[in-house]
Amino acid sequence: MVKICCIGAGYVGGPTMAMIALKCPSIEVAVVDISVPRITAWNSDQLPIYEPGLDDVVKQCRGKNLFFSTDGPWSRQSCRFDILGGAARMIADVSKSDKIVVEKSTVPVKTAEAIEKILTHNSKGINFQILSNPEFLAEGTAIQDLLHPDRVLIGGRDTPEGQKAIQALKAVYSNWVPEERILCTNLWSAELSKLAANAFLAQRISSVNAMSALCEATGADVTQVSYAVGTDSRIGPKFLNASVGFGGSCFQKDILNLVYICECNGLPEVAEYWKQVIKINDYQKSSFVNRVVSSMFNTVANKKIAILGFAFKKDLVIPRDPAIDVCKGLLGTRPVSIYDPQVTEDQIQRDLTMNKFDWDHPLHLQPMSPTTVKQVSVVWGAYEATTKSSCCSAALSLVHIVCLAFQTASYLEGVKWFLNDLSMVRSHTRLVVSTRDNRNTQLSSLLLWELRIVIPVPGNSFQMKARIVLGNLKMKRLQETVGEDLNGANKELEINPSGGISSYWWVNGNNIHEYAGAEAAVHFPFFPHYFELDHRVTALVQPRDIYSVLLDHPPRKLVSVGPDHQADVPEWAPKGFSKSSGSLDESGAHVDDDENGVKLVGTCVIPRPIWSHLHTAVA
Ligand SMILES: NC(=O)c1ccc[n+]([C@@H]2O[C@H](COP(=O)([O-])OP(=O)(O)OC[C@H]3O[C@@H](n4cnc5c(N)ncnc54)[C@H](O)[C@@H]3O)[C@@H](O)[C@H]2O)c1
Ligand SMILES: O=c1ccn([C@@H]2O[C@H](COP(=O)(O)OP(=O)(O)O[C@H]3O[C@H](CO)[C@@H](O)[C@H](O)[C@H]3O)[C@@H](O)[C@H]2O)c(=O)[nH]1
Repeated sequence: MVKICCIGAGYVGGPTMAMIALKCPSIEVAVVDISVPRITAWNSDQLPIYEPGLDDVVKQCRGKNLFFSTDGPWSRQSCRFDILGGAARMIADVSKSDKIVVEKSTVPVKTAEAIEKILTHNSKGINFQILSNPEFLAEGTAIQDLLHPDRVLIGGRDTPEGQKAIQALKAVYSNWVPEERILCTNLWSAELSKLAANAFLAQRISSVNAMSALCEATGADVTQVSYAVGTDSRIGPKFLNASVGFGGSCFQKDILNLVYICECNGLPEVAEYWKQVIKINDYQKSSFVNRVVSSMFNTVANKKIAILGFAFKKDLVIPRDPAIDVCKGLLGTRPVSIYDPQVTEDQIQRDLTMNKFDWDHPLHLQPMSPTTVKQVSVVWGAYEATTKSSCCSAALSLVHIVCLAFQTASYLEGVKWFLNDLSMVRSHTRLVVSTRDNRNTQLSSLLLWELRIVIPVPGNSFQMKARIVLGNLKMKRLQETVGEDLNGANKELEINPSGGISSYWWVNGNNIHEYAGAEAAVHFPFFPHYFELDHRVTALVQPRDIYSVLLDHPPRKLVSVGPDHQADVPEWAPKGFSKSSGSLDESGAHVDDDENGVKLVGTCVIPRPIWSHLHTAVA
């Protein structure tokens, strides 16, 4: 019987192994992890991650040919080693017969070579074949991506043993993936293809986001531009949605990885090219922060900001960028209330207090008790987020609602609920729509909501009835004034996709009209005479100041590179293993070898270029 053991029951390990178990009933699949809570959750009804369809797949196989466990040699030692090096050593320790070791994580190019080195140094005569089989699933669509992958990539050595190993893994996927979608390459092409795919996807987003800045400056509509561009069959329509910037656990780290590989291979121009994708992403996030502040007439006194939506994508409980960066940007200004129906308070506080990228570390490496960010209150309802403190504060207080992500169905429910109840709000309320991802078809058929706001300006009070249509990310407010100054007049305000109020015109009646398109933008400020320009924010933060620090101070996730940081894998054998005889003295066998383990910590797995060869070539 073929057996597969997967080390790491995370976002990739859990779903991919569950899919293999489902599609290959004759294969026994064990998923192991050092995290007891995570494994406990995998064995319970409350799985540690939420992915549509995952529950069903797990329930069908768990206990039959799919097992989750914490059993492993690591339970006798803390996880002090570099994770991949440690895992490789552990495999060498426990293996009693030939093994195929599959690298599924996204890794720097030539990591497989380093793993191979560790394994062969400690092989006890066992033959190990290393394959690279990067995963391309996206969070939120993991099961569909695993069921119908665009491609499965398998990289291996170009030797008879290497090719045999590739065929063995191919046979597993052939149970449900069409043959022509299984691509076989050499080891390094597979490793690099993963980084390249993510870099290309992120580059498209940065391109359209850069274009959105130009659209704003020129009066073009970025959704129309990206649609027009995407209809070119050579370009294609996917991943062309302008947003507040890409988030998630992979794009940024993988591009930084690519940048770092380029730099260490002496390709600074290429490195600079890919860095630009991240710089534009940072620019996009900080532009949004600036836009929020400037839409408050550059004054933040007596204002409270409510953030609706924190997760980076539909249905996810994971926040990560861009919400974290935007909140951090806004936190510098005012108290912030955050509401997200999916993300817990603990998670939000943890993410806001952690250093950038710490949230990508396994839970056991994250700070245990993050300090609460004092200005942030995490609340259980959109209504509470937007009204609580402002209602009892001064008349000129202003709730500024920042809708970070119109992406989750339940989140939209939250917004709808909030808008229905907004008739209670007695304060100046402004709504800034910031980002959307109109890949979500639900967005194109959004409901019409109505809200009524009473604006209590002495001698000039009036009610505003606003109707909001979110269809294809267009938003409208129909304003019906009943105050003496504006009596009988009806106005329609359009809030453009980037959050600013771009057009303003009079209409006859209360009907909602579909977005008429290219009317000249008047850039009329929203009720300017009702707001005092009390404390102007004179120096708005520049994009680079806030977010690009990571380019100057590489995040912890990066491994040092250069001649001084190369993998120096010490020769290692379990205590009791006699190198001269090549045999294992069972009585003394011991997997715990801290001294050599410590030597592996922080070492780099990317081999440096052989400069002497280069010099010779040049000469
Ligand atoms: N999340 C995604 O959507 C996605 C998609 C494709 C590829 N990837 C890549 O896959 C890799 C894993 O990502 P993930 O999202 O599954 O991460 P994750 O943090 O969800 O899971 C990693 C798991 O490994 C466990 N672990 C850590 N050290 C261990 C050790 N020494 N022994 C046993 N278990 C250990 C952790 O406890 C955790 O449960 C990354 O390289 C990532 O870039 C992720
Ligand atoms: O047109 C678009 C598409 C996406 N995004 C944003 O980009 C980020 C990432 O989205 P997505 O790629 O759907 O999610 P991830 O789960 O990060 O998946 C990416 O990263 C994974 C980890 O490497 C890969 O396996 C996947 O193939 C790759 O899509 C999110 O913040 C989206 O809002 C946009 O701003 N505009």
